[in-house]
Amino acid sequence: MPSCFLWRAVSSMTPRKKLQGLVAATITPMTPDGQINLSVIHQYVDYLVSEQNVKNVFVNGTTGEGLSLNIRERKQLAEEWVRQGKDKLDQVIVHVGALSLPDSQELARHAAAIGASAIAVIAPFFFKPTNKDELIAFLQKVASEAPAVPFYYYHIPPLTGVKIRVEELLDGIKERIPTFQGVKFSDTDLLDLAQCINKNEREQFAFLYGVDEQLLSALAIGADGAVGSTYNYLGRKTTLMLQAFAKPDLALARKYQFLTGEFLNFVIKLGFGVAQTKAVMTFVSGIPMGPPRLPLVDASEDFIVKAKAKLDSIVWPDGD
Ligand SMILES: CC(=O)N[C@H](C=O)[C@@H](O)[C@H](O)[C@H](O)CO
Ligand SMILES: CC(=O)C(=O)O
Repeated sequence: MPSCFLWRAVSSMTPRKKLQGLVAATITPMTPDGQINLSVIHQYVDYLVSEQNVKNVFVNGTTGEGLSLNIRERKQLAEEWVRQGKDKLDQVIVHVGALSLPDSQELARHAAAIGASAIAVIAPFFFKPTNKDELIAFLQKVASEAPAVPFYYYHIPPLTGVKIRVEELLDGIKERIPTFQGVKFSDTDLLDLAQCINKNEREQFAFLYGVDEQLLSALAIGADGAVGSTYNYLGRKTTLMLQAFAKPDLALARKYQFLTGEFLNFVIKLGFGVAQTKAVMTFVSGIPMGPPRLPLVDASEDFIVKAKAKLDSIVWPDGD
């Protein structure tokens, strides 16, 4: 029916639903022998919703070791998150970036077929795009495989080494990628973020910040929300920070940022990455996240003891 086509065309260019609140960058649970462990995702979804008040997830990203998984594993994880999240989560965003364009396209088609809320793609990071046009060309080839699915660029220069500024990338991007919906911005360059937001006053792009320890600064500059690893276990506290910021009660918002920062500052000094995130989530939630996949190696017992003691020692403003 023509009206149905029209609806599809329009829906491909507008957000299905405005993303609200925090997005947890999901961990990929693994068994002790290093296989992905789909069996705990049901429990993981319930934990995020009921204990952390987090209703959006970003699957197979950095925290999910997405680039260390094979295509089959990535599809299985995406399917399980969509299945378990049905009627419980608001949005399941699936990261489909890969070094190989056909792999990335296959994952994009798969994400569309299973009903993911959105897809995201990082810049290829072995052979790298050297300018904005090369990067957009790559992103466009992936996005066009899922023409009805909102698309986010995942900017994470500390890991990809691709430092093309987002502010530049945005120029004309909607013409090239009609599904373009926003950016997951995981960089400390707040001038770049500010320029993006300033440029897009009229447009409906969402800027989701990804450096959890300085989210409050990004909110001040106008970020719409946040995607991060710490919202797995500090989601409730960070939501209280968002509420304080919205009120606005900046003193209270700062207090929350200082305290989450105190924990992160402590663990970063000990050495903090995905392996350590898995360990922290395991002791906080009680859900076994298992070991990371090589080249990452398990967090040490010493790290776990110290991180737990630190987290337990924090006195939160809400008395928890
Ligand atoms: C590099 C990395 O993993 N960044 C995560 C997401 O972008 C963050 O959530 C950090 O884990 C967090 O900000 C702690 O440094
Ligand atoms: C932090 C984040 O968004 C990721 O793990 O991809």
